[in-house]
Amino acid sequence: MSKTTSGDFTKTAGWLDWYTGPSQPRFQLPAGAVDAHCHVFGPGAEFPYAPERKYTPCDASKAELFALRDHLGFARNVIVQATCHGADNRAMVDACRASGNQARGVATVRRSITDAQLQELHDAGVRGVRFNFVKRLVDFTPKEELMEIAGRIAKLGWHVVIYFEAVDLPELWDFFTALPTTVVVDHMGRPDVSQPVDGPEFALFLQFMRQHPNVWSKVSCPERLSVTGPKALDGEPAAYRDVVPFARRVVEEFPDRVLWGTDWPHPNLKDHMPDDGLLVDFIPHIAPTPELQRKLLVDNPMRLYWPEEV
Ligand SMILES: O=C(O)c1cc(C(=O)O)oc(=O)c1
Repeated sequence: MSKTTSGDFTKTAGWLDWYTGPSQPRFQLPAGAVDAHCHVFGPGAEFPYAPERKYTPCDASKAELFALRDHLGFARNVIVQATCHGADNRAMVDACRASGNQARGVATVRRSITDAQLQELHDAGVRGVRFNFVKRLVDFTPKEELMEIAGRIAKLGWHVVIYFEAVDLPELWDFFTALPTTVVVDHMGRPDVSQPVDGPEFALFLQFMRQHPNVWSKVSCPERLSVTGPKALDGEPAAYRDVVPFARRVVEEFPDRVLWGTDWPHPNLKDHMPDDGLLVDFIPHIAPTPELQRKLLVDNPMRLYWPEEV
């Protein structure tokens, strides 16, 4: 049955709902594993979607996120502000507050935010801001405004999460490398995985990480990056094989600067919705040893989001 969008909202035409009844992963996550990239959507009746949004999703509540966390075997979440909520962080903040210190947040803020409001976000568990350069998701924000925000949040010990397409990295390079904080790249900077892993496009991304020790990467979203699959559906134990060489290269070269997340509820997928249990089974293909798995899923996210517990 199709999922709903509550309140005065209608889902974007062709919207794919998140997968109901995900399988039990075969891969057992290490104790204390963090799902370091996921979202909540609304519910729209309680937390309305932003007027400037580029899509209207089905609702995906905090209760549903926490149920998925428990089912898959994660201990904690990092909830990233989704663009359909603009700079209205209430749904994400509400989820962080309700988590009992088991969730941290990454917010979207405008330069008009006050220091008191930043402190309020911090108290709720927010530890980063997201700068989005994917044109189908957001309108352009001037770089000087973003740099001003980065300077302010640096003082709180927060980091900047950046989302961009691989083809745009050359143009954004100078801005990214001038950021004064830890910088976390969403989804490996969206490589075109039909190109060779040793090709010039991915080489530039690896060089970006190599030259800048403050840059981290989420090795997430194979379901979004894959061209040839196979899909994480119908019990497939080795899904998205075309993405594996890219993610594995990043994990093996930068084991202390990688994060992994489900990306649930997977906004804007066009082809299929993955079974999140099978998505977890992708992890040992890109982080083949227990040590790499522990760094990716526990040590790294804990150092970035719960440093007081490390
Ligand atoms: O590629 C996307 O469509 C996408 C969108 C969002 C968002 O709308 O925030 O977040 C993601 O991580 C990925």
